[in-house]
Amino acid sequence: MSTWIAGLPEQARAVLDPVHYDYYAGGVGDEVVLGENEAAFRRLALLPRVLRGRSERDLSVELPGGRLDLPVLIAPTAFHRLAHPDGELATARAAAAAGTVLVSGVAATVAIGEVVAAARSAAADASVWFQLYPQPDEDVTACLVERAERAGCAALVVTADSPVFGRHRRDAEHGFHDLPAGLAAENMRDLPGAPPGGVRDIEMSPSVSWAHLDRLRELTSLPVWLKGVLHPADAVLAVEHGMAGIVVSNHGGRQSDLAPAAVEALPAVVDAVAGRVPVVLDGGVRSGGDVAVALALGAAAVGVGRPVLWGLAAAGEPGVARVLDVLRDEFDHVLALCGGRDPADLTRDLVVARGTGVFARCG
Ligand SMILES: Cc1cc2nc3c(=O)[nH]c(=O)nc-3n(C[C@H](O)[C@H](O)[C@H](O)COP(=O)(O)O)c2cc1C
Ligand SMILES: O=C(O)C(=O)c1ccccc1
Repeated sequence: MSTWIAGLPEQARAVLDPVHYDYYAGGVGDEVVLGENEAAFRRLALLPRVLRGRSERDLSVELPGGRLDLPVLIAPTAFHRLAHPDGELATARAAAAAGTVLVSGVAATVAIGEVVAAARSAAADASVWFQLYPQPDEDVTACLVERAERAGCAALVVTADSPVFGRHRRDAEHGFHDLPAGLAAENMRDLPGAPPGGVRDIEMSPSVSWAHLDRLRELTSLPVWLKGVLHPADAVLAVEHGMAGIVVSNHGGRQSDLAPAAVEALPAVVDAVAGRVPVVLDGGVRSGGDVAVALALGAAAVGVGRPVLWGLAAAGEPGVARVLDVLRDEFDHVLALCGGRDPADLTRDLVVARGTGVFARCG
Protein backbone atom coordinates (compact mmCIF):
# COMPACT_ATOMS: atom_id res chain seq x y z
CA MET A 1 0.00 0.00 0.00
CA SER A 2 1.29 3.48 -0.67
CA THR A 3 2.53 5.02 2.54
CA TRP A 4 0.35 8.02 1.79
CA ILE A 5 -2.88 5.98 1.67
CA ALA A 6 -1.75 3.95 4.70
CA GLY A 7 -1.31 7.19 6.65
CA LEU A 8 -4.68 8.67 5.68
CA PRO A 9 -6.78 7.24 8.54
CA GLU A 10 -4.48 8.96 11.05
CA GLN A 11 -4.62 12.24 9.11
CA ALA A 12 -8.40 12.03 9.10
CA ARG A 13 -8.55 11.10 12.77
CA ALA A 14 -6.62 14.25 13.60
CA VAL A 15 -9.33 16.48 12.10
CA LEU A 16 -12.57 14.57 12.63
CA ASP A 17 -14.86 14.51 15.65
CA PRO A 18 -13.98 11.13 17.24
CA VAL A 19 -17.64 10.07 17.04
CA HIS A 20 -17.66 10.67 13.30
CA TYR A 21 -14.26 9.07 12.82
CA ASP A 22 -15.50 5.90 14.52
CA TYR A 23 -18.73 5.97 12.52
CA TYR A 24 -16.71 5.94 9.29
CA ALA A 25 -14.00 3.54 10.45
CA GLY A 26 -16.13 1.05 12.34
CA GLY A 27 -17.60 -2.28 11.38
CA VAL A 28 -20.23 -4.64 12.71
CA GLY A 29 -19.75 -6.85 15.77
CA ASP A 30 -16.17 -7.77 16.58
CA GLU A 31 -14.99 -6.15 13.32
CA VAL A 32 -13.70 -9.49 12.05
CA VAL A 33 -14.84 -8.82 8.48
CA LEU A 34 -13.54 -5.25 8.62
CA GLY A 35 -10.03 -6.61 9.21
CA GLU A 36 -10.38 -9.58 6.88
CA ASN A 37 -11.28 -7.44 3.85
CA GLU A 38 -7.79 -5.92 3.91
CA ALA A 39 -5.98 -9.00 5.27
CA ALA A 40 -7.32 -11.25 2.49
CA PHE A 41 -5.56 -9.10 -0.13
CA ARG A 42 -2.27 -9.58 1.71
CA ARG A 43 -2.70 -13.36 1.47
CA LEU A 44 -2.77 -13.17 -2.33
CA ALA A 45 0.19 -12.82 -4.68
CA LEU A 46 0.36 -11.95 -8.35
CA LEU A 47 2.64 -13.93 -10.68
CA PRO A 48 4.19 -11.53 -13.16
CA ARG A 49 4.30 -12.51 -16.83
CA VAL A 50 7.49 -11.47 -18.62
CA LEU A 51 8.49 -10.35 -22.09
CA ARG A 52 4.95 -9.65 -23.29
CA GLY A 53 6.13 -6.68 -25.34
CA ARG A 54 3.35 -4.32 -24.27
CA SER A 55 4.62 -0.78 -24.60
CA GLU A 56 1.51 1.33 -24.03
CA ARG A 57 -1.10 0.86 -21.36
CA ASP A 58 -4.81 1.66 -21.35
CA LEU A 59 -6.46 1.49 -17.92
CA SER A 60 -9.99 2.30 -19.04
CA VAL A 61 -13.04 0.05 -18.70
CA GLU A 62 -16.52 0.31 -20.20
CA LEU A 63 -19.41 -0.42 -17.83
CA PRO A 64 -23.21 -0.11 -18.04
CA GLY A 65 -23.54 3.51 -16.88
CA GLY A 66 -20.26 4.87 -18.20
CA ARG A 67 -16.65 4.56 -19.24
CA LEU A 68 -14.05 4.80 -16.47
CA ASP A 69 -10.53 6.08 -17.19
CA LEU A 70 -9.30 3.77 -14.41
CA PRO A 71 -11.00 0.65 -13.03
CA VAL A 72 -11.74 2.30 -9.69
CA LEU A 73 -15.02 3.93 -8.76
CA ILE A 74 -16.13 5.62 -5.56
CA ALA A 75 -18.40 3.32 -3.56
CA PRO A 76 -21.47 4.91 -1.96
CA THR A 77 -20.86 6.10 1.58
CA ALA A 78 -23.18 8.17 3.74
CA PHE A 79 -22.90 11.76 4.96
CA HIS A 80 -19.81 13.28 3.28
CA ARG A 81 -20.47 16.64 4.97
CA LEU A 82 -19.40 15.01 8.23
CA ALA A 83 -15.95 14.77 6.67
CA HIS A 84 -15.74 18.17 4.98
CA PRO A 85 -18.07 21.17 4.50
CA ASP A 86 -18.07 20.65 0.71
CA GLY A 87 -19.22 17.05 1.23
CA GLU A 88 -20.41 15.17 -1.84
CA LEU A 89 -19.81 18.24 -4.05
CA ALA A 90 -16.06 17.81 -3.50
CA THR A 91 -16.19 14.04 -3.99
CA ALA A 92 -18.18 14.42 -7.20
CA ARG A 93 -15.76 16.99 -8.66
CA ALA A 94 -12.71 14.88 -7.81
CA ALA A 95 -14.25 11.72 -9.31
CA ALA A 96 -15.28 13.52 -12.48
CA ALA A 97 -11.89 15.18 -12.91
CA ALA A 98 -10.22 11.76 -12.55
CA GLY A 99 -12.53 10.33 -15.21
CA THR A 100 -14.37 7.99 -12.91
CA VAL A 101 -17.79 7.51 -11.35
CA LEU A 102 -19.06 8.61 -7.96
CA VAL A 103 -21.85 6.37 -6.71
CA SER A 104 -23.72 8.97 -4.67
CA GLY A 105 -25.77 7.49 -1.88
CA VAL A 106 -29.36 8.05 -0.89
CA ALA A 107 -27.79 9.00 2.48
CA ALA A 108 -25.83 11.87 0.91
CA THR A 109 -25.79 15.24 2.66
CA VAL A 110 -26.15 16.97 -0.74
CA ALA A 111 -29.19 16.33 -2.98
CA ILE A 112 -28.46 14.22 -6.06
CA GLY A 113 -29.24 17.03 -8.53
CA GLU A 114 -26.53 19.24 -7.01
CA VAL A 115 -24.08 16.31 -6.93
CA VAL A 116 -24.52 15.68 -10.66
CA ALA A 117 -24.16 19.41 -11.41
CA ALA A 118 -20.89 19.51 -9.44
CA ALA A 119 -19.54 16.49 -11.34
CA ARG A 120 -20.44 18.11 -14.67
CA SER A 121 -18.75 21.35 -13.65
CA ALA A 122 -15.51 19.36 -13.41
CA ALA A 123 -16.04 17.24 -16.56
CA ALA A 124 -18.95 17.85 -18.92
CA ASP A 125 -19.31 14.13 -19.74
CA ALA A 126 -19.08 12.92 -16.12
CA SER A 127 -21.27 10.01 -15.01
CA VAL A 128 -22.78 9.88 -11.53
CA TRP A 129 -24.66 6.81 -10.30
CA PHE A 130 -27.29 6.83 -7.56
CA GLN A 131 -27.38 4.23 -4.76
CA LEU A 132 -30.61 3.44 -2.97
CA TYR A 133 -32.11 0.97 -0.55
CA PRO A 134 -35.43 -0.37 -1.87
CA GLN A 135 -37.96 1.13 0.51
CA PRO A 136 -40.83 -0.98 1.84
CA ASP A 137 -43.13 1.88 0.76
CA GLU A 138 -42.69 1.54 -3.00
CA ASP A 139 -44.02 5.05 -3.67
CA VAL A 140 -40.94 6.33 -1.86
CA THR A 141 -38.66 4.12 -3.99
CA ALA A 142 -40.39 5.36 -7.16
CA CYS A 143 -39.85 8.96 -6.08
CA LEU A 144 -36.14 8.35 -5.44
CA VAL A 145 -35.70 6.68 -8.83
CA GLU A 146 -37.41 9.63 -10.49
CA ARG A 147 -35.13 12.09 -8.67
CA ALA A 148 -32.06 10.20 -9.85
CA GLU A 149 -33.31 10.16 -13.43
CA ARG A 150 -34.22 13.84 -13.39
CA ALA A 151 -30.79 14.67 -11.97
CA GLY A 152 -29.19 12.91 -14.94
CA CYS A 153 -27.70 9.86 -13.22
CA ALA A 154 -26.38 7.21 -15.59
CA ALA A 155 -27.11 4.12 -13.45
CA LEU A 156 -28.79 2.98 -10.25
CA VAL A 157 -27.14 0.84 -7.59
CA VAL A 158 -29.56 -1.04 -5.37
CA THR A 159 -28.08 -2.19 -2.08
CA ALA A 160 -29.36 -5.61 -1.05
CA ASP A 161 -27.19 -6.50 1.94
CA SER A 162 -29.04 -4.48 4.55
CA PRO A 163 -32.35 -6.11 5.56
CA VAL A 164 -31.60 -4.62 9.00
CA PHE A 165 -29.06 -2.04 10.19
CA GLY A 166 -25.67 -3.47 11.14
CA ARG A 167 -24.92 -3.24 14.86
CA HIS A 168 -21.74 -1.19 15.26
CA ARG A 169 -20.14 -1.45 18.67
CA ARG A 170 -18.30 1.86 18.23
CA ASP A 171 -21.62 3.63 17.59
CA ALA A 172 -23.10 1.98 20.68
CA GLU A 173 -20.12 3.13 22.75
CA HIS A 174 -19.96 6.67 21.34
CA GLY A 175 -23.53 7.27 20.31
CA PHE A 176 -23.46 8.39 16.67
CA HIS A 177 -27.20 8.51 16.23
CA ASP A 178 -27.98 11.94 14.81
CA LEU A 179 -26.44 14.23 12.23
CA PRO A 180 -25.28 17.62 13.56
CA ALA A 181 -27.71 20.53 13.12
CA GLY A 182 -27.80 21.73 9.52
CA LEU A 183 -26.94 18.35 7.96
CA ALA A 184 -29.55 15.95 6.60
CA ALA A 185 -30.02 13.10 4.15
CA GLU A 186 -31.11 15.62 1.50
CA ASN A 187 -32.47 13.04 -0.96
CA MET A 188 -35.05 12.00 1.64
CA ARG A 189 -36.76 15.42 1.80
CA ASP A 190 -40.35 15.91 0.65
CA LEU A 191 -41.17 12.27 0.01
CA PRO A 192 -44.60 10.63 0.22
CA GLY A 193 -45.69 10.11 3.81
CA ALA A 194 -43.58 12.92 5.30
CA PRO A 195 -44.66 16.48 6.12
CA PRO A 196 -43.61 19.13 3.53
CA GLY A 197 -39.90 19.83 3.84
CA GLY A 198 -39.52 16.96 6.32
CA VAL A 199 -36.80 14.35 5.95
CA ARG A 200 -37.97 10.74 5.92
CA ASP A 201 -35.89 8.04 7.59
CA ILE A 202 -34.13 5.60 5.29
CA GLU A 203 -35.78 2.28 6.07
CA MET A 204 -34.05 -1.07 6.08
CA SER A 205 -36.56 -3.87 5.69
CA PRO A 206 -36.30 -7.66 5.66
CA SER A 207 -39.56 -7.71 3.68
CA VAL A 208 -37.76 -6.51 0.52
CA SER A 209 -37.61 -9.22 -2.17
CA TRP A 210 -36.83 -9.86 -5.83
CA ALA A 211 -40.41 -8.76 -6.59
CA HIS A 212 -39.48 -5.24 -5.37
CA LEU A 213 -36.51 -5.27 -7.73
CA ASP A 214 -38.68 -6.39 -10.64
CA ARG A 215 -41.04 -3.48 -10.00
CA LEU A 216 -38.13 -1.06 -9.57
CA ARG A 217 -36.73 -2.16 -12.93
CA GLU A 218 -40.08 -1.43 -14.57
CA LEU A 219 -39.87 2.16 -13.32
CA THR A 220 -36.70 3.00 -15.18
CA SER A 221 -34.68 2.41 -18.30
CA LEU A 222 -31.43 3.10 -16.43
CA PRO A 223 -29.05 0.18 -15.91
CA VAL A 224 -29.57 -1.26 -12.41
CA TRP A 225 -26.62 -2.72 -10.47
CA LEU A 226 -27.19 -4.98 -7.46
CA LYS A 227 -24.80 -4.28 -4.58
CA GLY A 228 -24.05 -6.55 -1.66
CA VAL A 229 -24.07 -9.96 -3.36
CA LEU A 230 -21.83 -12.68 -1.86
CA HIS A 231 -23.60 -15.98 -2.67
CA PRO A 232 -23.15 -17.24 -6.26
CA ALA A 233 -26.81 -18.34 -6.37
CA ASP A 234 -27.88 -14.72 -5.71
CA ALA A 235 -25.60 -13.58 -8.51
CA VAL A 236 -27.41 -15.94 -10.90
CA LEU A 237 -30.79 -14.63 -9.67
CA ALA A 238 -29.56 -11.06 -10.19
CA VAL A 239 -28.75 -11.83 -13.82
CA GLU A 240 -32.12 -13.55 -14.28
CA HIS A 241 -33.87 -10.49 -12.80
CA GLY A 242 -32.24 -8.23 -15.37
CA MET A 243 -29.53 -6.57 -13.29
CA ALA A 244 -26.97 -4.80 -15.47
CA GLY A 245 -24.11 -5.58 -13.09
CA ILE A 246 -23.27 -7.00 -9.68
CA VAL A 247 -21.25 -5.51 -6.82
CA VAL A 248 -19.63 -8.20 -4.66
CA SER A 249 -19.50 -6.51 -1.28
CA ASN A 250 -19.94 -7.16 2.43
CA HIS A 251 -20.63 -3.44 2.95
CA GLY A 252 -17.09 -2.82 4.15
CA GLY A 253 -17.60 -5.18 7.10
CA ARG A 254 -20.59 -3.16 8.38
CA GLN A 255 -23.42 -5.70 8.00
CA SER A 256 -22.83 -9.40 8.84
CA ASP A 257 -19.64 -10.04 10.81
CA LEU A 258 -19.86 -13.66 9.63
CA ALA A 259 -19.40 -12.78 5.96
CA PRO A 260 -16.26 -13.82 4.11
CA ALA A 261 -13.71 -11.25 2.99
CA ALA A 262 -15.08 -9.62 -0.14
CA VAL A 263 -12.17 -10.66 -2.36
CA GLU A 264 -12.54 -14.27 -1.19
CA ALA A 265 -16.20 -14.30 -2.28
CA LEU A 266 -15.37 -12.83 -5.71
CA PRO A 267 -14.21 -15.85 -7.79
CA ALA A 268 -17.32 -17.97 -7.16
CA VAL A 269 -19.58 -15.05 -8.11
CA VAL A 270 -17.55 -14.38 -11.26
CA ASP A 271 -17.84 -18.07 -12.21
CA ALA A 272 -21.60 -18.12 -11.59
CA VAL A 273 -22.17 -14.99 -13.66
CA ALA A 274 -20.01 -16.41 -16.48
CA GLY A 275 -19.48 -13.10 -18.26
CA ARG A 276 -23.19 -12.27 -18.65
CA VAL A 277 -22.85 -9.01 -16.66
CA PRO A 278 -19.84 -7.20 -15.18
CA VAL A 279 -18.88 -7.80 -11.55
CA VAL A 280 -17.45 -5.00 -9.37
CA LEU A 281 -15.72 -5.75 -6.06
CA ASP A 282 -15.55 -3.48 -3.02
CA GLY A 283 -14.13 -3.91 0.48
CA GLY A 284 -10.54 -3.52 1.64
CA VAL A 285 -9.08 -2.06 -1.57
CA ARG A 286 -6.20 0.12 -0.39
CA SER A 287 -3.63 0.01 -3.21
CA GLY A 288 -3.20 -0.33 -6.95
CA GLY A 289 -1.93 -3.85 -6.26
CA ASP A 290 -5.27 -4.72 -4.62
CA VAL A 291 -7.02 -3.34 -7.73
CA ALA A 292 -4.87 -5.59 -9.94
CA VAL A 293 -5.56 -8.71 -7.83
CA ALA A 294 -9.33 -8.06 -7.89
CA LEU A 295 -9.28 -7.58 -11.67
CA ALA A 296 -7.20 -10.74 -12.13
CA LEU A 297 -9.85 -12.62 -10.15
CA GLY A 298 -12.49 -11.40 -12.59
CA ALA A 299 -13.70 -8.02 -11.33
CA ALA A 300 -14.37 -5.45 -14.06
CA ALA A 301 -13.56 -2.65 -11.59
CA VAL A 302 -13.35 -2.03 -7.86
CA GLY A 303 -15.07 0.39 -5.49
CA VAL A 304 -13.29 2.27 -2.70
CA GLY A 305 -15.16 3.50 0.36
CA ARG A 306 -13.21 4.60 3.42
CA PRO A 307 -10.01 5.86 1.72
CA VAL A 308 -12.14 8.43 -0.08
CA LEU A 309 -13.72 9.56 3.20
CA TRP A 310 -10.25 9.89 4.73
CA GLY A 311 -8.96 11.88 1.75
CA LEU A 312 -12.02 14.14 1.92
CA ALA A 313 -11.59 14.73 5.65
CA ALA A 314 -7.86 15.38 5.39
CA ALA A 315 -7.86 17.72 2.40
CA GLY A 316 -11.29 18.11 0.75
CA GLU A 317 -11.51 17.77 -3.04
CA PRO A 318 -7.70 17.61 -3.56
CA GLY A 319 -7.55 14.85 -0.94
CA VAL A 320 -10.05 12.71 -2.88
CA ALA A 321 -8.25 13.55 -6.14
CA ARG A 322 -4.99 12.35 -4.61
CA VAL A 323 -6.50 9.02 -3.46
CA LEU A 324 -7.68 8.33 -7.01
CA ASP A 325 -4.38 9.50 -8.49
CA VAL A 326 -2.30 7.27 -6.21
CA LEU A 327 -4.50 4.25 -7.00
CA ARG A 328 -4.25 4.98 -10.73
CA ASP A 329 -0.46 5.36 -10.60
CA GLU A 330 0.05 2.20 -8.49
CA PHE A 331 -2.31 0.14 -10.66
CA ASP A 332 -0.56 1.30 -13.82
CA HIS A 333 2.80 0.32 -12.32
CA VAL A 334 1.62 -3.15 -11.24
CA LEU A 335 0.04 -3.73 -14.66
CA ALA A 336 3.39 -2.87 -16.29
CA LEU A 337 5.23 -5.21 -13.91
CA CYS A 338 2.86 -8.01 -14.97
CA GLY A 339 3.61 -7.32 -18.61
CA GLY A 340 0.05 -6.11 -19.14
CA ARG A 341 -1.33 -3.55 -21.58
CA ASP A 342 -4.89 -3.32 -20.28
CA PRO A 343 -7.10 -4.82 -17.57
CA ALA A 344 -7.91 -7.83 -19.79
CA ASP A 345 -4.26 -8.92 -19.48
CA LEU A 346 -4.85 -9.59 -15.77
CA THR A 347 -6.13 -13.16 -15.68
CA ARG A 348 -6.88 -15.57 -12.87
CA ASP A 349 -3.83 -17.77 -13.51
CA LEU A 350 -1.71 -14.87 -12.21
CA VAL A 351 -3.17 -15.10 -8.69
CA VAL A 352 -1.72 -17.50 -6.12
CA ALA A 353 -2.28 -17.82 -2.39
CA ARG A 354 0.79 -16.82 -0.42
CA GLY A 355 2.34 -19.66 1.54
CA THR A 356 0.54 -22.35 -0.41
CA GLY A 357 0.33 -21.77 -4.16
CA VAL A 358 3.85 -22.27 -5.44
CA PHE A 359 4.78 -25.02 -2.98
CA ALA A 360 1.50 -26.82 -3.48
CA ARG A 361 2.26 -26.95 -7.20
CA CYS A 362 5.81 -28.21 -6.58
CA GLY A 363 4.54 -30.85 -4.16
C1 LIG B 1 -19.24 5.30 6.58
C2 LIG B 1 -19.78 4.37 5.54
C3 LIG B 1 -21.06 4.57 5.05
C4 LIG B 1 -21.57 3.72 4.08
N1 LIG B 1 -22.80 3.97 3.58
C5 LIG B 1 -23.29 3.17 2.59
C6 LIG B 1 -24.54 3.46 2.02
O1 LIG B 1 -25.22 4.41 2.39
N2 LIG B 1 -24.98 2.62 1.04
C7 LIG B 1 -24.26 1.53 0.60
O2 LIG B 1 -24.69 0.80 -0.28
N3 LIG B 1 -23.06 1.27 1.14
C8 LIG B 1 -22.54 2.06 2.11
N4 LIG B 1 -21.32 1.79 2.62
C9 LIG B 1 -20.54 0.65 2.10
C10 LIG B 1 -19.64 1.07 0.92
O3 LIG B 1 -20.41 1.32 -0.23
C11 LIG B 1 -18.64 -0.03 0.55
O4 LIG B 1 -19.32 -1.25 0.37
C12 LIG B 1 -17.53 -0.21 1.58
O5 LIG B 1 -17.20 0.99 2.22
C13 LIG B 1 -16.31 -0.77 0.87
O6 LIG B 1 -15.32 -1.06 1.78
P1 LIG B 1 -14.04 -0.11 2.09
O7 LIG B 1 -14.54 0.99 2.96
O8 LIG B 1 -13.14 -1.07 2.79
O9 LIG B 1 -13.47 0.38 0.78
C14 LIG B 1 -20.79 2.62 3.61
C15 LIG B 1 -19.50 2.43 4.10
C16 LIG B 1 -18.99 3.29 5.06
C17 LIG B 1 -17.59 3.06 5.55
O1 LIG C 1 -23.48 3.37 7.51
C1 LIG C 1 -23.73 2.58 6.58
O2 LIG C 1 -22.97 1.64 6.29
C2 LIG C 1 -24.92 2.76 5.75
O3 LIG C 1 -25.04 2.00 4.82
C3 LIG C 1 -25.97 3.78 5.99
C4 LIG C 1 -27.21 3.64 5.40
C5 LIG C 1 -28.19 4.57 5.63
C6 LIG C 1 -27.98 5.64 6.43
C7 LIG C 1 -26.76 5.79 6.98
C8 LIG C 1 -25.75 4.88 6.75
